[in-house]
Amino acid sequence: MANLRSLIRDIPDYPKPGILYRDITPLLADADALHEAVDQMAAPFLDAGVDVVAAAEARGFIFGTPLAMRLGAGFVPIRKPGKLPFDLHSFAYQLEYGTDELQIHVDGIQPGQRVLVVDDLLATGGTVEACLRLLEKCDADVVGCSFLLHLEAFGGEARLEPYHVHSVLKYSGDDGEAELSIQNREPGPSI
Ligand SMILES: O=P(O)(O)OC[C@H]1O[C@H](OP(=O)(O)OP(=O)(O)O)[C@H](O)[C@@H]1O
Ligand SMILES: Nc1ncnc2[nH]cnc12
Repeated sequence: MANLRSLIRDIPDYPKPGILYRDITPLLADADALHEAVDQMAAPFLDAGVDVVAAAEARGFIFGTPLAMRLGAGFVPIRKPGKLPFDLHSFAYQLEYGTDELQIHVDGIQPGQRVLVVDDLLATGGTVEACLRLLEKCDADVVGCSFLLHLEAFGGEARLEPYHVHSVLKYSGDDGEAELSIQNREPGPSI
């Protein structure tokens, strides 16, 4: 079995000083590890009757679509403003400096459909909390949230209550590094 943790590369001070960036690209490039990651993200939800996987761009898309296929579900994209062409639900949320916004098509989810939210990483929880608020506007039946990485030091799981949160790899933050979420950055170039 692939050692997933060994394929997460730590990059100190990226994208700015003080941030410890958890780089998933070595794992993505390894065929066995990618397969294993998708299997482990899907495992608790195999019998959950998931109709649709929803995920936010960009890294959420990497795992959202293969998870949907693994679960026999459809895929619905959640995107930044200006990217979806039809009628929209929008949710603006606070970053440390400024705001961000996510959107979903109003007909992306039918009321009562069972939805799994997927992302590569949970830090402050701001991104997936925004996804959950959008799914609530669609009257979705959210079965849970699945992540590859959970940076526990940011307390993001509390923002996702009462939903079921599953993560494959947990980072406790006790490695002594001053870990910061890149969500807590000043607005700047997209990374
Ligand atoms: O729990 P949070 O504090 O919200 O942080 C996690 C989010 O941060 C990253 O996305 P980012 O906004 O950097 O965009 P990207 O997927 O386009 O790289 C990551 O892919 C998660 O979506
Ligand atoms: N420390 C971090 N590494 C990689 N992606 C992130 N998204 C939010 N915080 C992050």
